[in-house]
Amino acid sequence: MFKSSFPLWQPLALMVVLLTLLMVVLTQVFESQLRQQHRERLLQLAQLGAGLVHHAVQAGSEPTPGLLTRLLEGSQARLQILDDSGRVLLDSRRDGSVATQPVSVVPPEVSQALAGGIGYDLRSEANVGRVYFLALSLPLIDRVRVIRIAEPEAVLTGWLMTLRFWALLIWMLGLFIVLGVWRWLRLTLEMGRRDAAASQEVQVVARTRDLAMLQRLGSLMSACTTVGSACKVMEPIAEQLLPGARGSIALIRSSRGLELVTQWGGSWPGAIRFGAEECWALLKGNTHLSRDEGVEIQCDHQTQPGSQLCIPLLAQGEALGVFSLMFTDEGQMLAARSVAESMAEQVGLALANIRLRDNLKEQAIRDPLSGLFNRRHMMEFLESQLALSQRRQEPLSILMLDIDHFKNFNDSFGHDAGDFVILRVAKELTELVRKSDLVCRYGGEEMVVICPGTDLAGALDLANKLVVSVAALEFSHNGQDLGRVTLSAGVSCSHGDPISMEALMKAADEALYRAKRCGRNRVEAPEGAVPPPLRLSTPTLPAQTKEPG
Ligand SMILES: Nc1nc2c(ncn2[C@@H]2O[C@H](COP(=O)(O)OP(=O)(O)OP(=O)(O)O)[C@@H](O)[C@H]2O)c(=O)[nH]1
Repeated sequence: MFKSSFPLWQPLALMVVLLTLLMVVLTQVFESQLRQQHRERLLQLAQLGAGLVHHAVQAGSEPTPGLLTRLLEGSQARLQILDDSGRVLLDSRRDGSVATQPVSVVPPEVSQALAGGIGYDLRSEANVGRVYFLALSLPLIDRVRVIRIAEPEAVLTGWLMTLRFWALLIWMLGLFIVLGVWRWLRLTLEMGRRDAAASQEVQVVARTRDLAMLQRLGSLMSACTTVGSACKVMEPIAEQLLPGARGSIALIRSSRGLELVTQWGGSWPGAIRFGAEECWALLKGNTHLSRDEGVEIQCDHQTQPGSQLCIPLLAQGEALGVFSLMFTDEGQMLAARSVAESMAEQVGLALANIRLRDNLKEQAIRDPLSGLFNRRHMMEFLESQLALSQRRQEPLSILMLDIDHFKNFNDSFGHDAGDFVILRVAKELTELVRKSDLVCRYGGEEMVVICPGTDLAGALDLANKLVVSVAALEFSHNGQDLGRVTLSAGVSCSHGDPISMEALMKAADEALYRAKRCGRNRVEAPEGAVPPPLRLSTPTLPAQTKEPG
């Protein structure tokens, strides 16, 4: 249940108090105005009365009661004309003169008028209640007259009641409006809060779902052993996490720059291959938005205009590639940024793991000096290939190659130069054999090539090609001319017959031994094998090995 945290009753109470105060003040102002008007009206009546007296005196007579009655028509006031001793000479309520008896007590308003021209008083009168009195002195040539007006306060009270009634009505109307506004405000705020809570809940649900998917992506990717499987895992999750976006991943391929390894959400509107300098994310080392804070800077590998987001795939600070997304509008791109960055982080970590695993695997099976496969891997490979060739009844050949007089070479030029020669010969062998062949360093200056699917004739051909090619190489290291080296090669072959790995190796080793014995720089097959061994016409060592300069 939604509970308001905002104390809405406080502004309501404040508004009611303010409204009440306003009404009280306004009523007071209007009341004082009414009283003022009432007094002015009585004063006007008194002045009119004074005018009547004045005219009558000028005409040598006194005003008649009839005149006074006409003057007071429509009002409840009573008008009296008094002499300076307070005796009533004329009264609008009485017909004819009334001034018979002298007055014992002069009313206060009359005393005030005689003293200062005008006087007021408010007092209770028998049978009438509170009466308002106003007296005005009228000095004539030989005497003074006082015009006195009396009016029951009930007249004014009636007006005040009417005023208070209207004030109360307006106050109640105001209160009704205030309550209405308060209720409307409360409902609006509650609705706003409910909407905010609902949209927050939707966001939390979406975020939780995204986090769960990112976690799932992370755990699946950590189990991937190849870039291909990592891409397969990522594509469906990317389509769910970043709906409506087209995406791609390009990885850095050492010398060739970057190459697209996967794309999703439709065909990628960007280059398949590009240089690292064409991507702002790789240049900056962090996320790049094609349009950021109103500034449009597009990556060069982007071939179509649009809202593109590029995030470098980093592992231990090293860039592995770039994760790119293309959106139909900028708002979508900005909203997807944080999820895309989390995804790129997971992908970068997974790719770094795959690379690390590949490196470790490579290190375990490679010889560190020559980069060739090591002896252990060679034996495993030979074992599996031999079993396969026997099952398929296919040939398999082994070439055992040894650099001639390598001890002399080392002695003459040093071990560094010897290492260099081993490395260069390894490269030459690797370049000349088929992709299905395996070149290994068997030990020291001895190398083995395993050729699945190659018969003896083919193996001899290949061995000859290798021996001739190496003999043609001219070595120079650290500015020193090293001359040339030659190889001796022994070849053995299985034609699918049940020969053991050791026997095959031994046969190649014996053939190599024979090649050494027969003068080196040559290829020998096992004894009795056809075709016969070849004698090569390339120069022999160490006669052609140059002495260190
Ligand atoms: N520089 C260098 N020399 C090596 C390496 N492995 C083995 N050698 C050297 O290769 C030489 C092999 O000598 P030997 O087995 O007598 O053979 P060889 O001198 O080549 O003579 P033949 O094989 O009979 O032609 C030794 O002096 C080893 O020290 C290596 O990794 N680097």
